[in-house]
Amino acid sequence: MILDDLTNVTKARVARAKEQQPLAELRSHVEELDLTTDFPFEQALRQPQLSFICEIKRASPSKGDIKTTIDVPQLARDYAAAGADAISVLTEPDYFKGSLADLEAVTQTVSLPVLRKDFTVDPYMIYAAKRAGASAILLICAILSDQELREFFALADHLSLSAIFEAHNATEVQRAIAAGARIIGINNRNLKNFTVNFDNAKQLREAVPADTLMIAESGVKTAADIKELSGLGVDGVLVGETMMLAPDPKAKLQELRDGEN
Ligand SMILES: O=C(O)c1ccccc1NCC(=O)[C@H](O)[C@H](O)COP(=O)(O)O
Repeated sequence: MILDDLTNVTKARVARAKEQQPLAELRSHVEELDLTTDFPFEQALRQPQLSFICEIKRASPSKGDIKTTIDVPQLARDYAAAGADAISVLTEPDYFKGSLADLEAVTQTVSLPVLRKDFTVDPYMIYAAKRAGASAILLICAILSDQELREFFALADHLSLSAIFEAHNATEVQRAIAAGARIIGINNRNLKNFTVNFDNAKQLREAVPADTLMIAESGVKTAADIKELSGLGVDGVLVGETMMLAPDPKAKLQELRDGEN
């Protein structure tokens, strides 16, 4: 399955990164940063209206190349001007053609909270996210043990990073809750066959406690999609390909927002 491949290539990449810069060295740089923030990513989700997390994603396993030649700082400015509440950056290089440099380009250009969207399999990646200026990381329940979920979340918290626990089914939602999740992302993309079905978010809505922030991920294309998802009472939506391919991000985001009303 694709998640196994992504996990394996990511572990190998982290091992190579540690040869270039050992964990102790990276950690000491990070510990010099101001680690007290007010979790701006969570704040962006805690507002009465639906929050939009616009994603920078050059390519993906399901779609292949989406838009590989992009001016990342300009796109970040476009998303900010369009009214995005947060930005997600795919940093995985092998399947998504992303990088930490993309993430840094965003955090250095706009003041919006930024999610490092990657296949977190090692604490090293959490330190690297913090050093690059991220406000949040992704913890995918399907690739992490219960102990890893708890340990990685504790580290993220220590570094003042929010964590999105990504779940695809009720068991994963329960595991996220047991690990203390404050944000749960329901991915509507089936990672075995890449089909997208909002029924996933619908069926799991009740399983997510009212005091836990919930994000619906993947497959958002139209105002009608937003109407359907906002009707579930989700706090935020993560929109990738649609925003990447929009000739006018501001007009597209407005069109989507209109679906909420
Ligand atoms: O997008 C994929 O093909 C994919 C495949 C395997 C694991 C993760 C994948 N995508 C990561 C994401 O979660 C999406 O980029 C994100 O939810 C936005 O999705 P979309 O709006 O459909 O681009």
